[in-house]
Amino acid sequence: MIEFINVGKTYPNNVRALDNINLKIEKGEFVAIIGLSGAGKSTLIRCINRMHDISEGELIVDGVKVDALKGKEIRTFRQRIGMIFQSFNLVTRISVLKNVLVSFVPELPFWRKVTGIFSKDQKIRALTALDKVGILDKAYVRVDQLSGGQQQRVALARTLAQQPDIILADEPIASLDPVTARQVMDDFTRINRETDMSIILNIHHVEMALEYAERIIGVREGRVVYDGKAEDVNQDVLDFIYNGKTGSPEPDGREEKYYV
Ligand SMILES: Nc1ncnc2c1ncn2[C@@H]1O[C@H](COP(=O)(O)OP(=O)(O)OP(=O)(O)O)[C@@H](O)[C@H]1O
Repeated sequence: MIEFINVGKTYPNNVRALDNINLKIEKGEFVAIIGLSGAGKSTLIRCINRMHDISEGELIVDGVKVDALKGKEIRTFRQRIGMIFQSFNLVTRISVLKNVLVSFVPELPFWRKVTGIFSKDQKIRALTALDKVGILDKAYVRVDQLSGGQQQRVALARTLAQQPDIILADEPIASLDPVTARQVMDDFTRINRETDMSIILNIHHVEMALEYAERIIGVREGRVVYDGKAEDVNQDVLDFIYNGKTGSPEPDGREEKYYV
């Protein structure tokens, strides 16, 4: 379980990116974080694997107090959390298979990763992960010969091979066309169902978020302003997340509705 307790984050330039976040995300959940650009979605996701430090509060992942980890503990902890980026973060001039194998040796220097000798078991795990995302036939192709969608699937396979408990995805479909984006979202859904890994992604495509995720967390100005089932998100909720107001005021004249 991931638990945020009164978490705040202020960047060194004094931007208050997260303010008093309280959240619990259970194992196996599929959660989409939505909100305007600059709302704090990326910061929220990146605090979970300590890419960013929180400024106050507590962040606990499967019993580990993330904000208290130091040095090597952080690297060991990160092995349990897969991260997918909009820009794929692959080494494009080596093969698909090597990119996936790299997930087994995150601490080696780059040259050792590229020339590294891997065990049969590691190769089988990497090939199995490629099969899971439907690109086993590309295993020996150089990454720079693949389309954007295929590259994102390599990134997903690399994360899967790592066998994490949680997958964080920061705008995973932002640079993909609608058809490919859907294939990648289908991959996330299948992985979530088959493996019980938690999937937490932040996403600008609201309709995709509502279609694929079970739970929606709406963030505005660093605060969680909606937290509920995707099927309960209507236009009022979206207006509230994105504009801070709803189209239909409460009967007592209040403009704002509170969803959390
Ligand atoms: N490294 C940083 N240093 C200083 N300020 C930052 C940093 N990263 C983000 N911010 C600021 O923190 C706030 C939240 O940013 P964040 O990237 O988390 O938002 P977001 O909702 O993910 O936006 P987008 O959808 O555009 O990616 C913004 O005001 C942003 O300018």
